[in-house]
Amino acid sequence: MKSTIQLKEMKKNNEKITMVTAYDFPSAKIVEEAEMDMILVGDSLGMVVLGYSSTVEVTMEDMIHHAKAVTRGAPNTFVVVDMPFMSYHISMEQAMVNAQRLMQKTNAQALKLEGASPDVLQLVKKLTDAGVPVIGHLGLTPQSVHVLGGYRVQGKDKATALKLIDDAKKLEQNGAISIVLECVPDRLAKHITKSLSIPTIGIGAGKDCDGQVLVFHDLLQYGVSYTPSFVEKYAQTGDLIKEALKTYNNEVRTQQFPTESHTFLMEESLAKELQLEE
Ligand SMILES: Nc1nc(=O)c2c([nH]1)NC[C@@H]1CN(c3ccc(C(=O)N[C@@H](CCC(=O)O)C(=O)O)cc3)CN21
Ligand SMILES: CC(C)C(=O)C(=O)O
Ligand SMILES: [Mg+2]
Repeated sequence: MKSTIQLKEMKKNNEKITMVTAYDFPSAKIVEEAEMDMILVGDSLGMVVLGYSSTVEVTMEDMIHHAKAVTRGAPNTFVVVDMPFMSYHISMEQAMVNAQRLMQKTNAQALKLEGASPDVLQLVKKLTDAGVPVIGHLGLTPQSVHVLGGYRVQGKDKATALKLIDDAKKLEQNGAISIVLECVPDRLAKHITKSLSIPTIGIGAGKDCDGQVLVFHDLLQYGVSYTPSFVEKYAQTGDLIKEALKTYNNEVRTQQFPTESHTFLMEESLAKELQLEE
């Protein structure tokens, strides 16, 4: 399993860090077998596997339930769990208790928080002091969708670009081990990446971030209805699954399935004794 120190080493050595989301046991198992560096149990699970309309609906219970399955499926991969909407904003005490619950119940290696408000920065420091590795998340922060007014590229004007640069520095200063940069122009992401000693992980943030993250179901085209433009579609698994299900459906209806190889037989003598039909 990668360690926090190794991730920083990878940045120094110009080795790209690979990350993908996973939300359950089988996907985590496959991600580990594919030798990805990190897994994110993203709160995107609310939209991707629970059918919520945004990540605002995701609860602590949702995150714990799914993260537990993921760490069981990928016991040797660095797993990061998103703290869900408002679970770290009501009070410092509640934020710490929620972080404790996520770490102790899920066996994850790190937590990810959106934004860099004074409260979040203070929390990053407190968690770091408590031994919890924290990953920041800047740019498009989906938990603030109702403030941002939609899922849009961030840092496109002078003021917001400068704020992003400053927020990234502050997260590093408060102990963040890495920062996810979501939907920011590539030159801004490159500048931030060069100005930090901790690795940046980009999603829609260009090629110059220290690593890349994508949503599992997006890159595999598995049950998603809309795909952001920054996604590369590496496979059409939804189509593959649908074809297989259609074949199964048809074979049951036409009595081609099950065959003898899918069937358990009884001793002929016992069948006769019980007078069972052929
Ligand atoms: N399936 C999935 N993939 C994700 O990456 C993802 C989620 N769900 N849910 C939570 C957030 C929401 N995300 C999103 C959603 C939409 C866009 C999007 O439509 N982006 C436009 C850019 C629009 C602009 O020009 O400002 C695009 O064209 O990609 C981006 C990120 C990222 N996260
Ligand atoms: C898109 C990534 C960075 C995320 O936060 C999530 O999947 O929830
Ligand atoms: Mg998230």
